[in-house]
Amino acid sequence: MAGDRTPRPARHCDRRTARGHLGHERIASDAPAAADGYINARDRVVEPHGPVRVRRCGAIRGGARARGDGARGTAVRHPRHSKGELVGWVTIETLSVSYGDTHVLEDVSLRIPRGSLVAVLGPSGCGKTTLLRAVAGLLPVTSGTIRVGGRLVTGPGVQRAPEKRGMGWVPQDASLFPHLSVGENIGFGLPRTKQNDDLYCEPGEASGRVGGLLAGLTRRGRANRARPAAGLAGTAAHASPLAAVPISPDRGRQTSRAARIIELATMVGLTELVDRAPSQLSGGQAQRVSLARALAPRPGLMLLDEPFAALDPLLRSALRTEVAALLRGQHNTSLLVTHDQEEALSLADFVAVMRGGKILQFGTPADVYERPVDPWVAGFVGDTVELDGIWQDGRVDCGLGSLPADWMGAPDAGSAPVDGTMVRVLLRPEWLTLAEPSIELGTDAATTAIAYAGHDALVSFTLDGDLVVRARVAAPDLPRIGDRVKLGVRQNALAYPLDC
Ligand SMILES: Nc1ncnc2c1ncn2[C@@H]1O[C@H](COP(=O)(O)OP(=O)(O)OP(=O)(O)O)[C@@H](O)[C@H]1O
Repeated sequence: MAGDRTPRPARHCDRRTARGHLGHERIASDAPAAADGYINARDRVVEPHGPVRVRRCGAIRGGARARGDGARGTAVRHPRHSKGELVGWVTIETLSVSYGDTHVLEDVSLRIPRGSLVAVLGPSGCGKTTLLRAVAGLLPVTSGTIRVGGRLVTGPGVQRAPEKRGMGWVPQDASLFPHLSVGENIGFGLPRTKQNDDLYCEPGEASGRVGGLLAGLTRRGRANRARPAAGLAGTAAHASPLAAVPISPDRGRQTSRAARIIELATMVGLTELVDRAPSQLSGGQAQRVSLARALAPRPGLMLLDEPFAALDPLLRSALRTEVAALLRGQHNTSLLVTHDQEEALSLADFVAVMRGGKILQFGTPADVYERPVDPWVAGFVGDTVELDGIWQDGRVDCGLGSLPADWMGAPDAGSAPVDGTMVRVLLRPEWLTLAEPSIELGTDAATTAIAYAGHDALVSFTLDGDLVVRARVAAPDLPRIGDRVKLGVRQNALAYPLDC
């Protein structure tokens, strides 16, 4: 009999920060047109968004849709084709990417509905960043297509330049221009007019005047500040080129460039810091600037490459919630890469679980957590209790008794197995319940270990035959070591083929 398994995704390592910089240098040479951030207006993608309300506050401001609406599917309904497939604003079809002889992505297909946040979740080295870079147009692909808003940006004979894809990029390490102020970093991707570089205008829009709060961002205001050493200019190569891609603002809006910078700074809670140098920011503040810089040109797709991974756990948790709310409030379509299952499950509308260059499962957070396609996905997205069992007429006989079960074999492999077939039984630790030992129903167990986590604990119980299972128990209900209990199961077990 198998015991319980609680595999954890590999934690992040320092390699990424260093690789991020190398990546940007490579990106910069791939995308020379993005180096100064300005391209022709005709190359811009018009992505209609509603006006952004400016509020003065200390934290990132998001929209009305609170966390959970999207991810739990209660408020946001994404359109589907008649066959039930999601309608993708970004559609990736059978994408393959290789580095020389190394195949990294194999037949990856993904639909990202408009206005949704999709998380790509997978262990280190599975190809998450490669997928993001391919979508951004920073890598040649071996085969497959990528469409954004119905337009082919990658495909046979087509490789639209990164700066013409209308995408914003938020890297893991912020990658701010060290010689530019916070405000100038935010406005880096916003075009300037010839007459007045403080104005962010579409052709035909009238220019305006700026003053007050915005004065520090005017040409004169900047001239009054100390200029950076000339040698630092080259560090522009470290900033994300996509962050510098100017995309069209809403036509008809006469938004000064400086006003847009203040709007973004306010949105990310940094109004007071627009004149600061990046070196004077905390890690969380730098990431907010990076986010604002990527959002400034109103990209049609935001690409976020583990943007919270370098932050401490408390800040990471707070900032990611704020960022997700902000992206939703702006109705951004976003693709977030992460190896952190909690981040993916708590932020995303949809999660794509990736392993070895393939997407194993795509679904809502609840789908991938409660109905994982195989035990590996189950273990990657959360703690599991795994047992051997025997299938018996819609139930499994296992160490926890006879449990009602759902057959999780591949859909094309036919219906449930014949009675008597050996299966792998899978449960989540929080599906187990505890009761007094005198209760008739349930399985006798002895409490043998407690891994305390404050709000709850993973408690190990030994069953007859020395089988050990772990249950998640709320802190007020914790037994003591040695206590005997009756274990029950509150929802259907999942049964997988042995070779799954
Ligand atoms: N430029 C490159 N040349 C050759 N191999 C590469 C290159 N970049 C990445 N790889 C390899 O491709 C595979 C996927 O890398 P990728 O960075 O996409 O993974 P990842 O899932 O983002 O990992 P991590 O979470 O550690 O960043 C890895 O095995 C990596 O070593």
